[in-house]
Amino acid sequence: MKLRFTKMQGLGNDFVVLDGFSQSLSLDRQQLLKLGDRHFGVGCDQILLVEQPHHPDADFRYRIFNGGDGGEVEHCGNGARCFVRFVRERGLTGKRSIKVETAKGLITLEMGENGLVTVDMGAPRFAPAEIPFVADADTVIHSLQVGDRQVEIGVVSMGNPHAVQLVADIDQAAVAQDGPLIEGHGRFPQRVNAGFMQVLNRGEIRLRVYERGAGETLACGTGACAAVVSGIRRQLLDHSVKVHTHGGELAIRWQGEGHPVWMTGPAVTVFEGEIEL
Ligand SMILES: N[C@@H](CCC[C@H](N)C(=O)O)C(=O)O
Repeated sequence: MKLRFTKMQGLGNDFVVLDGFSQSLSLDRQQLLKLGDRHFGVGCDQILLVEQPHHPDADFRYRIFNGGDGGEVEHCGNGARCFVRFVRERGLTGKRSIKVETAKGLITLEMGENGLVTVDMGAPRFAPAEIPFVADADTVIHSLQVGDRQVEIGVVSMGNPHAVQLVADIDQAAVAQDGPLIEGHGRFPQRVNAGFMQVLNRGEIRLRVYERGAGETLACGTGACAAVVSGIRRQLLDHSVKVHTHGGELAIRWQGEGHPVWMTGPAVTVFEGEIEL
């Protein structure tokens, strides 16, 4: 079976995007893993499927799979921006404001005027059951045993689960060692994306994320939203924050509890191709 794909990236978080309007997309896990494989396939952090919606109010259905393990996930921030650019560049819609059906419900994606893409990422959730996270109480900070240490984390659902910890120096953070321990920690029954945040000042952070099902990526959009929200809840950050990642910068805005998180950043088409699966 031959499949046409578009390779895209948002801050170096890279995607294989598949158009389900012009070809059939019934892929099994082996085929997803091959698409994600950097040696034997195309290679990407996530695979994005653009399909006909089931929901009457949606313009598209958008499904996301992690490239490392082929697991389907609920949300992807950098992917959402690439999705918007993809459907507009292919002429699948002329709308600037696009309603998209995801595994966690409807979201609205908006194309900005300056080439950047702004996305309403939805309202974050914190109740342990909604992450899901095993905890005795619904507090802003939880203590988590990681190896032989206790680490203080904030837990946030952006549709997908995040655990955010503060670090003094992002370049020295134990991302490769602690990332997998946190990702697969028994208190996160659906595993978790592990964020490491250095606060530079009230309007700027540096961030690295060890992603569930993908390992450390150059940037994680939902991770940036979760980190900013967690920093605001800890009263360390203002409502508008610049997030520096290894792949570049994102602008994140959040007005507080009950409000959506807005994310602005780039989305770039790299190349198109065809693969035999
Ligand atoms: N890179 C993404 C997040 C992708 C999903 C994540 N690995 C998960 O399993 O939840 C982003 O930009 O948000």
